[in-house]
Amino acid sequence: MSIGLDRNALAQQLDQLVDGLAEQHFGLVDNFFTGEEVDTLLNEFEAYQQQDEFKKAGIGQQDDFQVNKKIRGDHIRWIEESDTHLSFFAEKIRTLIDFLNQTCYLGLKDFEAHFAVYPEGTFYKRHLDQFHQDKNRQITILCYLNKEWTEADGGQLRLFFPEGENEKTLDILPKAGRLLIFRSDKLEHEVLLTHKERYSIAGWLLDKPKTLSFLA
Ligand SMILES: O=C(O)CCC(=O)C(=O)O
Ligand SMILES: [Fe+2]
Repeated sequence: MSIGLDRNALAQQLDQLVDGLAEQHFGLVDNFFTGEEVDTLLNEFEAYQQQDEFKKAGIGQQDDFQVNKKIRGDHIRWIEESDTHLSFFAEKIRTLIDFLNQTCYLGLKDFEAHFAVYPEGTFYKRHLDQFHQDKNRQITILCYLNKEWTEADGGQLRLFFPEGENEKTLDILPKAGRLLIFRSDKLEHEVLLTHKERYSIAGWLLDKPKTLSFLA
């Protein structure tokens, strides 16, 4: 019974995400991850931090890769198939992939994702997520894990929308359980200066399986 109800709630959230993507270039739902799931993700986060598994995030790929704290200040830890505690996360993201493929004919094959922590006083300057040479990243997904986050804490995700000669912006708080999706090749965004340690999972839905990304 409760699984039936959960499925129904998930179906509604998936509809809401796709409607948003179609109508306003991004989809947002709250409570995509339950309080319990957020706690599990935060526990894993803490365990990886204790094991010193986080690395300073860089920009660019392979030969182009560089760490530049004037551009981004987060530390990341990639999620791997062997992270069995996180199989519920992978399962939900695969449900999202199947739904996007059925409703938007996207032909998504896989995803990659990493935990990210932005220490107090860090940010990520305006950028697009798709690389120039590699179009594998199609859809960006952001899962936020911060309980009791307010405007005063900063760290909003700012989205930029072109409007003729001008542009419009929208700021989104990184609240626990919230999921945001948008086109990785289209929507420029930045993480504003955070005044508190900020936790999230950033991921990308891919055009080709990860293992075939050398074909790009
Ligand atoms: O955490 C966020 O809100 C956005 C992170 C981001 O833009 C990225 O990792 O590419
Ligand atoms: Fe990004």
